[in-house]
Amino acid sequence: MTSVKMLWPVRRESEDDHVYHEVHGPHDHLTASSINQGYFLIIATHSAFLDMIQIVRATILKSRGMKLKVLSLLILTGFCLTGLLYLGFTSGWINPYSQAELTPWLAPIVWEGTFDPKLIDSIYKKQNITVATTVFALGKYTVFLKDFLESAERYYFVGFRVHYYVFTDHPEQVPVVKLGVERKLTVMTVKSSNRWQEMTLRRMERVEKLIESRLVKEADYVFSLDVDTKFYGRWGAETLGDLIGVIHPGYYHTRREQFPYERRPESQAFIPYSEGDYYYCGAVLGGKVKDVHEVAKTCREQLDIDAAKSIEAAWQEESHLNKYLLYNKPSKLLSPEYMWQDLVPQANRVKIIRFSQVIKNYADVRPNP
Ligand SMILES: CC(=O)N[C@H]1[C@@H](OP(=O)(O)OP(=O)(O)OC[C@H]2O[C@@H](n3ccc(=O)[nH]c3=O)[C@H](O)[C@@H]2O)O[C@H](CO)[C@H](O)[C@@H]1O
Ligand SMILES: [Mn+2]
Repeated sequence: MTSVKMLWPVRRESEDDHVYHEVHGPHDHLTASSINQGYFLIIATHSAFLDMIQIVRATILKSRGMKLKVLSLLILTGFCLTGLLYLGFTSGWINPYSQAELTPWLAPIVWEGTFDPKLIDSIYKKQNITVATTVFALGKYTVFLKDFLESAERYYFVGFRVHYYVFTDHPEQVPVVKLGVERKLTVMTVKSSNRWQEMTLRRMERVEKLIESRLVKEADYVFSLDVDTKFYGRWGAETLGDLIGVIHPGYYHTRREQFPYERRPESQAFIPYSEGDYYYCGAVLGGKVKDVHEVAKTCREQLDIDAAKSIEAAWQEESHLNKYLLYNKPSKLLSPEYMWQDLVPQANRVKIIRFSQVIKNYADVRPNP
């Protein structure tokens, strides 16, 4: 199925939007800041509208010709439409989306300013944890490894015990990167595939098996991350929790009906238009080893059922992950600060970009369209 993810308009948001600590979801409730903004805009538009009517009435009364009346009406319609468009883009009341720092099931959504980095690191340091990190670089994707690893050494769980597991079909192409103390890297040689879709969705199965064979003994938390990425800012212990979901940067202010979920009931990843909390990105899968195992195993099983029916969900394992997280709510969400896209300008709400998808030429790096 060909499905196109949209690029999103960069919204202007008032600074006041950030001071509210809200307990609302993006769909079921109005938020305090958006209601204020909505009232203000309605009053402003209403008075501008009344003024316009007066001006146009005066013009119509003065003019004798039919043409001028039509022209005046057209101008009036134009103003109204522009006003509505403006409202649509700026008002959270008409275009509701979440600025929330809590989900409707009271899981925190991590944004800059919601945590104390030193304090949160010190709490987890005491627990002497190991963070396993899987990353897949098959085919030509090995080109992304150097930047990924070097930037991770600079920003990712600095001061913690991190064990990278690099899955690749080209072990000789894994770059030598100087790792910090207590950090190590294991290369896992795997067979390639001739379809990129297969490479991305097979990650679920490989993570499932790695957890069973090693991580249950070797780690406390695990993150599986896309390799065509780079860290630009801190990613630390604030991201730890039982089950983590990252809000996709393209859909954090989108209505659920517009999420690119799998919509065909034949697929195990099917989600009806009336359901959905957030659109989570497939580039990050994380949490406690046991919880991530459950996600990976379930998604692998669902992917297998689909494959037996020759159906592939719109966004492969990302669609299955979204289905899983809808019915097994994550205990913590990471804001789009934790998964941005270099291609897209920084939005006002996003104070810091910590991790981002680099720009790639799909035709150059993927084995098939
Ligand atoms: C930001 C984000 O949420 N990205 C997701 C999105 O598109 P993306 O465009 O980010 O997908 P992608 O091409 O980066 O593929 C996902 C990952 O699979 C691996 N890979 C892929 C192809 C290949 O030839 N070799 C290889 O190693 C690699 O680790 C890569 O990072 O949708 C994909 C599924 O359709 C995945 O869910 C991605 O995580
Ligand atoms: Mn990617």
